[in-house]
Amino acid sequence: MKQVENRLIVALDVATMAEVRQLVATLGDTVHYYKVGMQLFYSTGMECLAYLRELGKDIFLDLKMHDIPNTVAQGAASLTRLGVGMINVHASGGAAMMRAAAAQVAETALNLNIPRPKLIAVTVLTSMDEQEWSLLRHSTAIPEQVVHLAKLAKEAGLDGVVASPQEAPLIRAVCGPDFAIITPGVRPQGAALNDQSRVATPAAALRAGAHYLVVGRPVTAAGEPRAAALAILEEMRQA
Ligand SMILES: O=C(O)c1cc(=O)[nH]c(=O)n1[C@@H]1O[C@H](COP(=O)(O)O)[C@@H](O)[C@H]1O
Repeated sequence: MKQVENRLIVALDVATMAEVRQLVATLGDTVHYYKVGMQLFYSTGMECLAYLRELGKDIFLDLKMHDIPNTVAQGAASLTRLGVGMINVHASGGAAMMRAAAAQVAETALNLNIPRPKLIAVTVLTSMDEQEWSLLRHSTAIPEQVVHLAKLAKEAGLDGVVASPQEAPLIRAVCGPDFAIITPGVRPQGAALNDQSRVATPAAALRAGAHYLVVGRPVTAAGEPRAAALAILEEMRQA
């Protein structure tokens, strides 16, 4: 199992390179793995990837693709060419879409002779609670749907899923020890929930079987981001 430092992914949900530079400099060697999502990538594009790569940081490019199979597969091929460590799609885009994406990622990496990025499926967003879920008129409860989507993702050849820590034990039981479970919705005791619903503490997320913890605002919006990250890492170590 990897060291805890390699299992904490900090979400760089900011809009400018100035904010990125300041946060990454403040966090220094404490954080090895960063998530670049829509807010940052749509505003800074390749510049933020180049910056993080130059510093030797691992990158999860979180663009949550969701479209017809060919469009997502070609999008995934384009993201593979960027040389990041992890990319993702929405599992609700369907099994055919996920299979097409997995095939394109593998083929593109092979042709370019570069490492294949981990291809991950988002199951049910961690912001979703039962009330909001019921408005979508699914006939299954959230945990069952998460496990179902995780099974579909595994069968389609994906490397893992994004889910809440609350569903991690169920996914682990069904998908086995090698299927990656990435959990946002991580909140240290007493931290603001913001828009997250299905949450757990860093220690609980690890004990539940998460491989990677995605943490944004509890670190990036903290008065002292480095101290906040160190406290989370210490809690992970204890767990
Ligand atoms: O795919 C994701 O990373 C993701 C999936 C999910 O279900 N929930 C979720 O919060 N995320 C991302 O994880 C990060 C969580 O950030 P904080 O709520 O600030 O810790 C954000 O960048 C979200 O976009």
